[in-house]
Amino acid sequence: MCPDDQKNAVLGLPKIDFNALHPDRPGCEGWAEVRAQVADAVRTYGCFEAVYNKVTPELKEKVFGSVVKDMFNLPIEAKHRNVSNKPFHGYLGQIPNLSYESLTIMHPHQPDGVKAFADLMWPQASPATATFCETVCGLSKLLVELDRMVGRMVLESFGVEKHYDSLMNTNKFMLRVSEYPAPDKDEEKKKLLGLVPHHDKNVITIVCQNQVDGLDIETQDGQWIRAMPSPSSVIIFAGEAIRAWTNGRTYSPLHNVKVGGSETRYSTIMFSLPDDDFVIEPLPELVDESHPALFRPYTYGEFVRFCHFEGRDIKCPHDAFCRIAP
Ligand SMILES: O=C(O)CCC(=O)C(=O)O
Ligand SMILES: [Fe+2]
Repeated sequence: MCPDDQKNAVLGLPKIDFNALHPDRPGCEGWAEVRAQVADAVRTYGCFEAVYNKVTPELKEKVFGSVVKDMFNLPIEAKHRNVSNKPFHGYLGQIPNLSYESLTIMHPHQPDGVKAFADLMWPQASPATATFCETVCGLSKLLVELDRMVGRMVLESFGVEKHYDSLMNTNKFMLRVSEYPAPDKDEEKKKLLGLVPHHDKNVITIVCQNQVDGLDIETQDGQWIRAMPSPSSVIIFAGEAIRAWTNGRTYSPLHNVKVGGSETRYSTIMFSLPDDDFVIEPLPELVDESHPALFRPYTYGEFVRFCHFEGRDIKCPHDAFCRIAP
């Protein structure tokens, strides 16, 4: 970190530069230094800002200047075709008191995944849909690169990298594309949230936004930090699955989105997700007499259903669901 970034880290989120690393060469020059920063950030904040210049201003302009606008300009009937039988997948919108809409694309880093979404939204294929697919897939591949580097670094930092293939390489990817319209005067008065406070249930989440801030993150001592990523950086969260695997040694912060000002906020959020029947439990290497297991084993799918139903209004559904030790 340069001195300025260190200063920012005191006032805001840690800022970690991934530019020197090669995603296919774990252990390359610079890796250990970045890993130490990632380890520190996920233990302390549960999230950080990652600088990755491959996410160029041109790519972001294509994504936020045209791709997302094409998605949200679709008629509501088309958006309603983005359905899923799984909670938190598919189209979300028209939620009372939330000025928020979002659509989800499964396997967005694979040409077939993004094409399946595009075919559903725009049944008449056109050159514009080909550009859409290329752009979404291009961004998604970069976010998946970051996801895999961070996942590996977290496991390495706890000396449990032998679990990388079973815990990280088996995950699916889902891209949520969200629109948070600028509030009109009435809404402003009511101080509407764009997205309610929540913890991410999954493994790793990577948020890429247009240059309209609004994501707020709670620190362990109860202060709220506004994420203000630079044009070539993204915000990365460690989710509850990582907190469970590391037996509570990492943090998964509460966060929400508040929109103000006069510009609409757009974000793309890449989630890495275990399969529904995947059993999540503290890794045996991180449980011993002085660190008893904090969480009981659970399947990812049953936890997600709990969050959607019984755990809906609970501040920390993960602990309500599976915590066994104080
Ligand atoms: O849009 C954002 O910045 C974050 C959204 C988020 O936290 C989520 O969808 O889980
Ligand atoms: Fe989130």
